[in-house]
Amino acid sequence: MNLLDGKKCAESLIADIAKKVAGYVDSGLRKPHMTIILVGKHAPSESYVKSKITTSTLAGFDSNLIRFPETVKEAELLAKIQEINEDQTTDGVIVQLPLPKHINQQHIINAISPDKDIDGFHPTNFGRMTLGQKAFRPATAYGICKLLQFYEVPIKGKHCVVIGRSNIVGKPISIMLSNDFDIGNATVTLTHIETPRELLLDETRRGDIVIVAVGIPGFVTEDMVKEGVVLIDVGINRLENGKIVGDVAFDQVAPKCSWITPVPGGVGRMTVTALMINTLVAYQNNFNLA
Ligand SMILES: Nc1nc(=O)c2c([nH]1)NC[C@@H]1CN(c3ccc(C(=O)N[C@@H](CCC(=O)O)C(=O)O)cc3)C=[N+]21
Repeated sequence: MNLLDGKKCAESLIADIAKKVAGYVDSGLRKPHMTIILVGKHAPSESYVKSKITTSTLAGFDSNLIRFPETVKEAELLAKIQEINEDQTTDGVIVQLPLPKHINQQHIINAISPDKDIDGFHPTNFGRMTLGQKAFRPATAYGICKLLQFYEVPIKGKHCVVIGRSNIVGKPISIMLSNDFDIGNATVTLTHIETPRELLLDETRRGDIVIVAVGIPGFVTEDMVKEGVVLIDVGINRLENGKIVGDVAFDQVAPKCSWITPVPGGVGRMTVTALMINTLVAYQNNFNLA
């Protein structure tokens, strides 16, 4: 069993970014700048945002955090996004999800300029990603690809089984791995909540690579995967005792895996890293730097 160490990979990729940024700053340019919008007080979001800000500093970026109360009106958020879209001193914007129920998430995402959409959630970027055009790719899916690449895990020709069809993870990673460019060329099965249990098991038991993003602790058990599987655990579940676990029963499943991601220290770290890669690209686009 080998660990797909998201912390180690992240540190290496962030160091590469920091080196490039230092070069740009030496040549007289301003630093890349990331803006985060956070609505309300949601404990996990506070922790994710902290992680993004800390990492952006390590990458050599400037950042600012804009907070709104839980009761903010959709129109106020839209106005702020418009202002950021037009602000030449910021390269990328993240509206931390989830948003309160009274706000239409899609309205907010659609309002972000595709050029500043470092989350890769805007329909323009999602469409471009799907079609194989230049695009900001959804950060978690992109981070998983970067992690597999870093450890030189073969993807081409493999059977990949994705569990969960969310717009932010399951759907984009399925598309990216099945595409005929980048890291793709896998054969992908996308399973979800309506997949009958027997069919799910048939698929996961023969999958070379299994990616799980369902948000249920212990969802993937030892009997569900084959010997030598590559297992990517996207889950982040907070137990009552405060411990963070993924969607995989790690202790029983890990011995069967050729590669497995830990939680924490796996995909979560790579999500943040992918956001930094996207921010750097947004900045390079702004200044016409190759
Ligand atoms: N607009 C938007 N963009 C996002 O990228 C976004 C979002 N909304 N909403 C929630 C998810 C989740 N997410 C994570 C960020 C950091 C860690 C992370 O740093 N995890 C560490 C530590 C986890 C901890 O200790 O809390 C780890 O897994 O090792 C994980 C997950 C970004 N998301």
